[in-house]
Amino acid sequence: MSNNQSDPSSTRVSFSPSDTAMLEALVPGYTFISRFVFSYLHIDLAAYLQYFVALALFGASMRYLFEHVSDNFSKYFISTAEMRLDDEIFNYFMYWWSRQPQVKRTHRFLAGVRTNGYWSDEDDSDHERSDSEDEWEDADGSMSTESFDAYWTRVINRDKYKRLRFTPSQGRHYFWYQGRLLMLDRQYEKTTARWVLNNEKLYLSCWGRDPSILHQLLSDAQHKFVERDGSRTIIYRGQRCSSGTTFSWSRCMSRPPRPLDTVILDDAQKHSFLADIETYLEKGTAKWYAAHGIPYRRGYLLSGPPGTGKSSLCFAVAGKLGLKIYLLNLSSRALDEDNLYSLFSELPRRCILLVEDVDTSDITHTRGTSIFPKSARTNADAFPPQAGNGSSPAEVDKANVPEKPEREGITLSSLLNVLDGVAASEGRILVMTTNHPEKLDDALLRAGRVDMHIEFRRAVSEDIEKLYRSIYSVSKDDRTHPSSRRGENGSTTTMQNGSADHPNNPKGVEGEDEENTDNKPNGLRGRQNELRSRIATLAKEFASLVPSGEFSPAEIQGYLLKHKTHPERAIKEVAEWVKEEKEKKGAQKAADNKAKEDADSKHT
Ligand SMILES: Nc1ncnc2c1ncn2[C@@H]1O[C@H](COP(=O)(O)OP(=O)(O)OP(=O)(O)O)[C@@H](O)[C@H]1O
Repeated sequence: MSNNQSDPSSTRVSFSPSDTAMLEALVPGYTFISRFVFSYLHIDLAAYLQYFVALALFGASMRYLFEHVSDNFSKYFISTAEMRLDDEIFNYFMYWWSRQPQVKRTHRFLAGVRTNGYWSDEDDSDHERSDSEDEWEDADGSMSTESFDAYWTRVINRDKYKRLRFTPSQGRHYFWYQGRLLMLDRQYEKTTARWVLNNEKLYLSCWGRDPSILHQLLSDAQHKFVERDGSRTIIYRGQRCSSGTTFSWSRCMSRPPRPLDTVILDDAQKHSFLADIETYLEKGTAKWYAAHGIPYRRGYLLSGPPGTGKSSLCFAVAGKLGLKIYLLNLSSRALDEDNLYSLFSELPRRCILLVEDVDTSDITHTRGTSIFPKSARTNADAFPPQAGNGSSPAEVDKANVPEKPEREGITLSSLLNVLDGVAASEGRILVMTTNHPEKLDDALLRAGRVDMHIEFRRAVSEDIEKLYRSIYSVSKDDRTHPSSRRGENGSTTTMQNGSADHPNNPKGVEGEDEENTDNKPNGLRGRQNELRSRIATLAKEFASLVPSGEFSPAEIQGYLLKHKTHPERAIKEVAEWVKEEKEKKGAQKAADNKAKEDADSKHT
């Protein structure tokens, strides 16, 4: 740069072309701006260049200094907890936050109808709201006399308005907790992955190097969140993390526990399944396994036609024992061996890992003769021991396993390793369900991976009777059963279009005190017994009309639900239903056979 003028304000400073090019590179548009300023304001920017440079340098060094000082200050004088979106603690905190009074006062917030934009966890408070408002009781505990129309208008109007949720907006928020000033910083990270909606983090900070107040707050948030769940069964799903590359368990829903006696199955099978799990979870069992050098794991296979109660049993047992369910979909193409390992390693010590319809993942298919002959085994608890050829079962299994994956995703080899390999996780309960046990590879089913097999059946007469009773019986606590409401004049009423043929109306005693009526011949208990015996008689009649072993419990339940307030009509119309269903099944079978024949003839 050359400056041949002594008075910068009066004369133009000239630059060599290389100087101008350099300035243009540093400050794009410099030439244009300087010409513009010179022609309109008669100020030559070049004359002030040294001041601008000095100012820029000063600004940059001040910024650097500030960042350096603030980094060090944060490092030494501020404690911070980081929470990631794909960790459950994020949910704990957001739930806690949404219940704090400061939320109402904050002027920068994210408004939405979900607690956050990523999880699909249902909003339990909406469930609570809907459960309490859907009650068929009035506030004083008496049966509601509200008509269906009035009830439905109220519910529909309420459901139009999703509950508004307010969470802290991006950036910093200051709030008080137990007399201490804390700071929350919500940050979004940019991601290019299509499947990641947002990748956010929360930073919770307090002054000082002692983070105990943060621990306390987070533990408080966890307690509140867990208390809200009560006895509900929590279900997690293995899915891609917010980072988009790894998998982790995300809470996807919670459900009220299903009573075990609502699952209709051979009692011996049901109780041996439950007893086996209880023994496995018993105090001292883990030590016993360790002392005997046996990996502490247990696996179950539930097999049977669709709709026979496999998932229901698993769900009911989880509810009874308060276990969480972890759902794994083996068919996911994005799931690779590393992800599978990390999912298994993240499993808590006591939980049910549920792999539904394990036969639908082609990696589990048999590569040779299956241990299941064409007709599936019946109620076998244990599986045949492996051939004693001197090789360990694992070695025998691996010998047959193809090394190269033929598809994206996991291979059978990696699945076998996570289930039962050296690095496999301990303490979990594996439950696999299938409609086709004969399709599964023997290696997957050997003892150690599957320790008990329960075969579900289509409903036999005894099951059909139980299903009928379970639909029409009203338990002592079941005050919400729509069929048990009583009209204003004391007559039995049903849902809006129902008839009065429901025999089960133990609550037809509005105004009567249960205590006082119990001992009277016509008291509540007397009438309940009478109704129960009537239902039992009808159940027998119903069971005699439905062919044993032909329909799944789900099919029968579906039919009964169509007549849920008309037990007698269910009996009257069942013969017609059976006929129609048989015809439908016959037509379906004929179509399947034809499709198979066509496919065979194309091959040959
Ligand atoms: N044994 C049973 N006892 C009580 N209810 C049953 C039974 N079997 C099926 N149901 C009812 O049928 C529906 C489907 O049951 P479920 O999902 O447990 O069947 P599944 O055997 O797991 O079916 P799939 O093989 O198709 O997954 C549920 O509503 C459940 O209540």
